[in-house]
Amino acid sequence: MTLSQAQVVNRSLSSLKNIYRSEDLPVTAMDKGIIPYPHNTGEKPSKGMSFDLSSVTFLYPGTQKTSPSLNAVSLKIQAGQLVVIVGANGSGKSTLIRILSRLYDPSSGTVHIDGRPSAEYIVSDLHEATALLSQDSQLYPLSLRENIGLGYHAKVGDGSLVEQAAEQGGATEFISKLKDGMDTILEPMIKPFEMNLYNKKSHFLYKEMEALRKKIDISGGERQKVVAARSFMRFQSGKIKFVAVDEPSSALDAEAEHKLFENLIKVRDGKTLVFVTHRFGHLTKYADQIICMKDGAICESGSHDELMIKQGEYAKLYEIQASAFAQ
Ligand SMILES: Nc1ncnc2c1ncn2[C@@H]1O[C@H](COP(=O)(O)OP(=O)(O)OP(=O)(O)O)[C@@H](O)[C@H]1O
Repeated sequence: MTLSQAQVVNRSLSSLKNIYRSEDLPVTAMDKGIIPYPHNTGEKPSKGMSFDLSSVTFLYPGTQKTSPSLNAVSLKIQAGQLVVIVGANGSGKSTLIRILSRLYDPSSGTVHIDGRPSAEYIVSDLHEATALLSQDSQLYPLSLRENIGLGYHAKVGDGSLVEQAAEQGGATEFISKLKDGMDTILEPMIKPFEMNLYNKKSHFLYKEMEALRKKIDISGGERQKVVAARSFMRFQSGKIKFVAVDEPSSALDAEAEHKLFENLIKVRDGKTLVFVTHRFGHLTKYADQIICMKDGAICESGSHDELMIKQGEYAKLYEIQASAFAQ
C-alpha cells in the first residue's frame, strides 16, 4: 500500500507531537524530580521563573577540555526580569542558558528555581514551562502551518492563532509569497513514494513525486522566523514562565531582529526573559540586568549605564561595536 502525502504528514505530525515537548531539550542523565512545576499555583499569578545560582561549575560530559565551561558562576535572576548575557565567543553564554533551562545539571554548585533546588522539580514540567529559542531549533518535514502550530499542538488546527504567531515571529510576509502559503511543505518526505514508484515513470503518482522531490528551500533568516513563530505559538499555552533566547537572530537582518525583540518584549508579562546576544543596543539598554561573561565566569553584571561607568569588559565590547558605526 502506498501512503498518500497527507497520510505521511499526519503520521509524522502525531509522532512529532510526542517528541516536540523535548525539542531542543536533549535528555541527559539527571534527577527527574518529583515536585510539579509550577508549585503553589493557587497563590497570586507568577511573574515568571526566578533563578539563584551559587558557585555553579560545569564541565561537559566527556569533554577533552581541561577547564570548565562554567566556573564558579553565582547569580540571581528575579521573576519577570529581562536579562541580557553578553561576552566573547566561547565565554560560556550558551552553557549558562542550558543550565538555566535545565538541559544539564551543574557539575558542582547549586541552582534554585523559585526558591527550591531545581533537581526537586519534575524535569519535564520545567521544560514545559521553558521556551528556548536558539539557532539549533529544528524545522520538520511538515507544512509551515504545522511547523508553527506544533508550538501548541492542542491548537494546531486553530488557523487564526497560527497566523497570529506567524505575524509575531515575522514570518507572514515571506509565507505570503510562497505559492502554497502556510500549506507549503518543507523538505517533503518522498521516500515512501519512491520505494514504490522507482522507474515507473508512467505511474500517475510519479509526476507528483517529481514535484515533491524539488525541495522547498527557505533562507536561514526565514527558517528562524518560522522557529520564532513556533515559540510565540507556545506562549499561547499559558504555561511558559521562562523564555531563553540564544542568538536566534544571527541570520536576521537588523529590522527583523528589532521587530522580533519588540514582539518578545510585548508578551513578556508573566515570563522571565534571558537573551544571549552579540549585538548591543536594542536590548542591553532596556535590560534589568546585563551579565558579561569571560572564560566561563561572570566578569561583570549590572545595568548598561553602570557597566559603561565601570569601563571594563562590557564597555570594551560595546565601544568596539559603537566605533564601527562612528567611522
Ligand atoms: N557540547 C559541548 N561539549 C563540550 N564542550 C562544549 C560544548 N558546548 C560548548 N563547549 C565548550 O564550552 C565553552 C563555552 O561554550 P559556549 O557555547 O557556552 O560559549 P558561548 O559564549 O555561547 O560562545 P559563542 O558566542 O561562540 O556562541 C567553550 O569552550 C566550548 O568549546
